[in-house]
Amino acid sequence: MNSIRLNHTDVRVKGELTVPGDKSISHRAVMFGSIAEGTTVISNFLRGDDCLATMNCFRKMGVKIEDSNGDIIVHGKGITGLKEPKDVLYTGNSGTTARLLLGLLSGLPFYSVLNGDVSLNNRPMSRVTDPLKLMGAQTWGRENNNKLPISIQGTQLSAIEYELPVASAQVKSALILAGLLAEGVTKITGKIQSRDHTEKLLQQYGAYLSMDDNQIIVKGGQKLHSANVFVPGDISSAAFFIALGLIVPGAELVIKNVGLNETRTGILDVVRAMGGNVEVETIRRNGEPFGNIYVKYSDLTATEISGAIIPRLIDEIPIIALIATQAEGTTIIRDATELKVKETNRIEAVVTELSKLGASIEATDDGMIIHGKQKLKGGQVKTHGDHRIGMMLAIASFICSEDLILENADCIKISYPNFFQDLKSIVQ
Ligand SMILES: O=C(O)C1=C[C@@H](OP(=O)(O)O)[C@@H](O)[C@H](O)C1
Ligand SMILES: C=C(OP(=O)(O)O)C(=O)O
Repeated sequence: MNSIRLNHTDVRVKGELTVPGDKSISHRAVMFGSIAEGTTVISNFLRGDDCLATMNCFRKMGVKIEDSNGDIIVHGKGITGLKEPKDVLYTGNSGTTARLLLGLLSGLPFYSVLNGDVSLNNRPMSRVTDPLKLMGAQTWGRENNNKLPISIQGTQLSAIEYELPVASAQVKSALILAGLLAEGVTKITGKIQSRDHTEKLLQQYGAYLSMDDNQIIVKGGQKLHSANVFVPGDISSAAFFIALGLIVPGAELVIKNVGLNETRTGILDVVRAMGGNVEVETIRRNGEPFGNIYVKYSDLTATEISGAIIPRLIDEIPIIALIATQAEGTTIIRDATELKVKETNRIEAVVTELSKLGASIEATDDGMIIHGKQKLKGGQVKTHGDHRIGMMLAIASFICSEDLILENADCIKISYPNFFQDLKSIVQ
């Protein structure tokens, strides 16, 4: 798919859809299943490029993983049963794969090399390699251990107490995995308030973690047992349809079986604060909760987004920016410098591409300022190879007065392979 022409003027948006499985949970279900003892069955696994990269890395370390009748079956090797890979482990575009693997591989007794695509090889890794070094890890990477490719000589790690300087679930998870393999008790404090899928899922695989609002404690030398994991729909994918429902006049949508983990639902709080008509019906409350989301077209007003809510909606900021173009008043997003180190610099990409469509939007050092309500006109825009920028722009086409031409839309399959089919299913 090179470039696609989208025109959705005068269409009706109505219906029901189910978004694919959560990306963060899918990665972790395969990783933890691989290092557990016994057979793990994962249903509703996301077959996006990022999670397929994780699956391939574990296959290269000797784990048998089958795709059977819609489920993924992982034949776990036990925590120390992985084998030295004979080839480079290719982590593609996926920060989650690379950073969590750094934590795990540092503590396993073999040599491995991680490499990614052009985007991932530009993203910072020292946020993980620095604390791992304090645990005794041996890693060698470009730019002083900060960039892939990174090679790892696994070794016996020692537990540390570490204060997280950045609210990153990937760093937190890498240290929890390293902590499971380390000698002693690892204590993680500081900015631990980020998505908690690692903590929740590891417990489902039989690990014991002690946690409260201020710290996570992991005892080394624990074994994991296999689990049956149902992966709820990804709220980060549902976000594009929540936006569509809110901004297209007359729209009405039901998005089914969406993950509602509190550490991920910041977008629901934000759109409600903007006056969005969004209702949630919870189906499961324990473990990883999920439910149905009902959205209707709404008159929206601007809001301010900053502070503790940012990690709860970090991946949704591009689509929230589009929603804000359709809200009366000035929306301000602050404290979001992390956006600069995602698949692309998302502050720059959002501002550049939405400006081309006629939005009134400015970049700031740590976020953006969006003036609404603004009509969008259409034009030629780019994904920057970033799946979330691509889907945001595809949704923008519904409120453009002319054609929108989207270049390089192929990257959308990183997190949502059937995005355009699902979109078509609710357009009349
Ligand atoms: O742990 C995870 O699954 C993720 C954590 C977040 O990244 P950071 O840990 O860099 O904040 C998020 O942006 C990414 O899409 C997935
Ligand atoms: C940032 C993302 O993923 P990752 O860090 O795993 O590449 C994302 O999916 O928006």
